[in-house]
Amino acid sequence: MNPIEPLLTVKNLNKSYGSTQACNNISFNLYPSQVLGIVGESGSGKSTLLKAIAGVLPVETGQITYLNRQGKCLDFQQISESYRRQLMRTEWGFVQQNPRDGLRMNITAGANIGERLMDVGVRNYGKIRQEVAYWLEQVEIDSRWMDELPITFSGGMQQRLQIARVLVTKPRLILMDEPTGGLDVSVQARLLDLLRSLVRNLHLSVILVTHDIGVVRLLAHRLFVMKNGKIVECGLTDQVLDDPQHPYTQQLVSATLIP
Ligand SMILES: Nc1ncnc2c1ncn2[C@@H]1O[C@H](COP(=O)(O)OP(=O)(O)OP(=O)(O)O)[C@@H](O)[C@H]1O
Repeated sequence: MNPIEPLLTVKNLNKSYGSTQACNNISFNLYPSQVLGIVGESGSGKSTLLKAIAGVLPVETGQITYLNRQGKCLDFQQISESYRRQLMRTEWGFVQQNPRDGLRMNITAGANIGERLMDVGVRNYGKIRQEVAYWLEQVEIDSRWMDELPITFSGGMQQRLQIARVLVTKPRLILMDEPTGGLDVSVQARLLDLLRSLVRNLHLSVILVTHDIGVVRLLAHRLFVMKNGKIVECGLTDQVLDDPQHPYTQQLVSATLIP
């Protein structure tokens, strides 16, 4: 039997801004259906790492390889920009912290989801409406909102709409940057429950960046702790959080225990 191959491999990734080394020699594998949480204080390099993986930021050195739907291993430094963009529309998804960055606010909720389907070649209007209604239902938005502008939605609804927009093309890998940041605590809890069931039911592979230990405890199978651009601790989420070895992780965990 062949061992399971990683979906994504990051090797010795480095990224600096001037003299600030935001990502310092980062290496890891992400396996299919796995949720990898990345935690760390503000400025530890989490968002830079996510953007570098997504190809939004150029990296200085290092290698990112991805096993595509056809089972081909792609070196991200070698693929064309247009193919990278195509992958981002089809096999990958990016859920931004601020849903306004991930949505188009001047077109309807239905069009926000539908245009992603059109991007991948779906042309039948009836089929698009049907898919839009399905994905709105998946993220607990009543389909009567389909023809409304997202600007009229609450923050929690906008975030759920962004998630529906990402999921409609059935991506295999989702990058999430603080998906529950900026939301009220009760809205956060509902969104987390929703994300947890979507991740399980759709067997998604996810890289989840957050500063919130509660979020990773609920969603992530594995956890990295970042400090000053480096991974200082990694392991199974419960193991890392229940028995932190690095003083920085101990500090992060104990800070969340203070009521
Ligand atoms: N565009 C930029 N230009 C210069 N320095 C930057 C830029 N973006 C990030 N940095 C610096 O790189 C380091 C890592 O920042 P990054 O945003 O990746 O951290 P983070 O852990 O995601 O923080 P946050 O949780 O606040 O988003 C920080 O020292 C930050 O000041």
